Amino acid sequence: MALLDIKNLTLYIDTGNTTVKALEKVNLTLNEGEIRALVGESGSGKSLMVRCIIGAIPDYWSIKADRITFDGQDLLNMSYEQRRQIMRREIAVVFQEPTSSLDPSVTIGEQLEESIPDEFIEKGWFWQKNRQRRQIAIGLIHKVGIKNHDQYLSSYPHEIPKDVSQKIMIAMALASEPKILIADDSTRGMESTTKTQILRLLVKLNKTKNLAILFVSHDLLAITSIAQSMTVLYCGQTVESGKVKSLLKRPLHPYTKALLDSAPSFQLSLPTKSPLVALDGTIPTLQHLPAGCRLGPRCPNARKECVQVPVPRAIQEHTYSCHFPLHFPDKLAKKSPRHTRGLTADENINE
Ligand SMILES: Nc1ncnc2c1ncn2[C@@H]1O[C@H](COP(=O)(O)OP(=O)(O)OP(=O)(O)O)[C@@H](O)[C@H]1O
Repeated sequence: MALLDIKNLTLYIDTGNTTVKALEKVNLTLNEGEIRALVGESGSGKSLMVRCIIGAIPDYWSIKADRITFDGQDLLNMSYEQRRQIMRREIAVVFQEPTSSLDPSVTIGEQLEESIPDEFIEKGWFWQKNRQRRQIAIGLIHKVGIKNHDQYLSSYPHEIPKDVSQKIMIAMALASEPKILIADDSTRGMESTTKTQILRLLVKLNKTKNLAILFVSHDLLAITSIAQSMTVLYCGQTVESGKVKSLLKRPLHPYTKALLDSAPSFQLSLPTKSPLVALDGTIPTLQHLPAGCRLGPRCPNARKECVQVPVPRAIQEHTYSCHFPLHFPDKLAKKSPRHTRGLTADENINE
């Protein structure tokens, strides 16, 4: 059973004049101990997905889904208090901008100690409890690779470098010993040495703590260096999902192919100075969403059938949503070839 299982999630947002489907029938699974990347260009809906998972959406937005479960528990229909408990203990998030997530008026040590759940502190006098909190905080800070804890625990957020802030955010996220860590574009804008350190830390936590990680990013190089599987989003729709190796070797959706083709690191055979391939146009805004497959207006393979939303199909562990997938002769693609299968309404798209 998947630790996090999202099936056909649709998010409705009121844009003033009308209500739009900002996410449409999105599927995502995250298994225990897995690192899965959620990838897509800016505006594809990655952060909205994170907000739906953690329940941070305003009352005037609405969600419909066949299921959203964490460890078998139905996140959609549980009480506010139960959901809060899960968010407090089981699912932790590290956001993109560490400095804006930390309180500028409180020292790092105090903030770190505050993030340790009361249940982890043994009964005793208040000074004993304070000492325990400090010891746990020091342990956490060592766990994320910061050795000189004295220097940082007494500092304020503006006094420490950005990479250390990001590690502190990860330490705070680990304080409750969660089962899932969501890293929402947490390496964006970092220079490469710092980025490598954070990526190494995530892999280490995944290996040593069996921590499942949802790595949200559009940095394909970072994704391929740490994730085992990936889900590709375009404009609020899941276009393809599967093992990273399989998607890199044989992308079936034209968007995934375009995404890979646009990254220089994956174009080693390209002669020097030749232009990189990119799709024409830009991702549409929520007010101008095309009908059917939302890649339609930009897709080199689009035909009239693409005004209908494609049904997700699977070849072994690789799923895709496209009427005319790559590597399939046209006739076969249209007729749902024998070696692919449509996914039934209840079926888990498990990689
Ligand atoms: N609070 C909001 N109100 C209305 N529309 C929103 C809101 N937040 C995001 N959107 C819209 O939803 C779409 C998806 O946005 P989202 O931030 O999830 O993209 P993203 O993939 O995370 O992009 P980035 O990589 O730049 O963070 C965009 O068209 C965006 O304009």
